[in-house]
Amino acid sequence: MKTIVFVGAGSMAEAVIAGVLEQGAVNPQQIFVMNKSDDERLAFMKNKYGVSIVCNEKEALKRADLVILATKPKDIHHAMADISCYMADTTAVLSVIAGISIQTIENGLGARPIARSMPNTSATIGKSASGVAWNEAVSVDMKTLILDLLASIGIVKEVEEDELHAVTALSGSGPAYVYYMAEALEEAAMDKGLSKGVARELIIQTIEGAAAMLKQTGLEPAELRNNVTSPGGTTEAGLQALEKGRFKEAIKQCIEMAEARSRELGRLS
Ligand SMILES: NC(=O)C1=CN([C@@H]2O[C@H](COP(=O)(O)OP(=O)(O)OC[C@H]3O[C@@H](n4cnc5c(N)ncnc54)[C@H](O)[C@@H]3O)[C@@H](O)[C@H]2O)C=CC1
Ligand SMILES: O=C(O)[C@@H]1CCC=N1
Repeated sequence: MKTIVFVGAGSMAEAVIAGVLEQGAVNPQQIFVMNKSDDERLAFMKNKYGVSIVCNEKEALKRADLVILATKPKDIHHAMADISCYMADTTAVLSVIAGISIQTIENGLGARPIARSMPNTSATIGKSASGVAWNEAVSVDMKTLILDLLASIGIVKEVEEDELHAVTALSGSGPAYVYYMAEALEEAAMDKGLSKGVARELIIQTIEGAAAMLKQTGLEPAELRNNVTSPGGTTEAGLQALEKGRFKEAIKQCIEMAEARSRELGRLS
């Protein structure tokens, strides 16, 4: 039975823990969590998920098969300095931290098997869209374990390490863009007199239905859009407003900025 230690017990660690436990990929006895100083947070994780709190860092890290790094990028150097002396040379590392390179982790924790991934918060319900890259030290068995772990919280794509910046911009941050659109749709619907509850349900189903159409029909997004758009109809009128607001340009700029920020986080750390 593999032992997994989470370094960082924030929202992303929780999303991954909730997802892997929900899917039965690992059991709570395999999971240990530690953070910087927030004992209340660790107690919450213990009570909610049945995972163990790391009381003795030395013991927990020495026995770990996999250490999952889940701090903010700015905290990773301190975290690595705290844990590196306790980790066995063979212990593998999986990072979920935006921007931080495998090389930076090697510098902090020594040459060892290292995977760098980018999940998203939909991991909580087994619907993450994750990317992952590795160094050459990751064994076939460890790759299988990590891929199984990531697959248990959603879909996972193996990519080149450099592409993880784009993955971060697209699907790491992506849920926030969709929630932002949902906020805007809801506000607009309420301006038009719909109740919040009715608007919310219609929006959720519309997003879910459109996503399922993309998945199940395999048609291009533009074709599906055209199928909705009757000449001279309502959709055309609505889309004209989006074009006038330079919607596509705004989305492209959004990905551009997020990708650039991911690279910057790597440089700043
Ligand atoms: N929130 C999201 O949607 C996603 C976040 N990520 C990445 O996950 C990472 C964590 O993000 P969140 O969970 O949102 O942050 P958070 O702030 O909720 O959690 C960070 C955790 O790290 C702990 N920590 C800080 N310094 C530490 C140290 N020296 N030793 C041990 N623990 C330490 C904190 O106590 C806290 O529990 C970030 O690097 C982010 O880039 C990745 C994908 C999606
Ligand atoms: O905003 C962030 O930096 C993190 C990485 C991807 C999603 N949240």
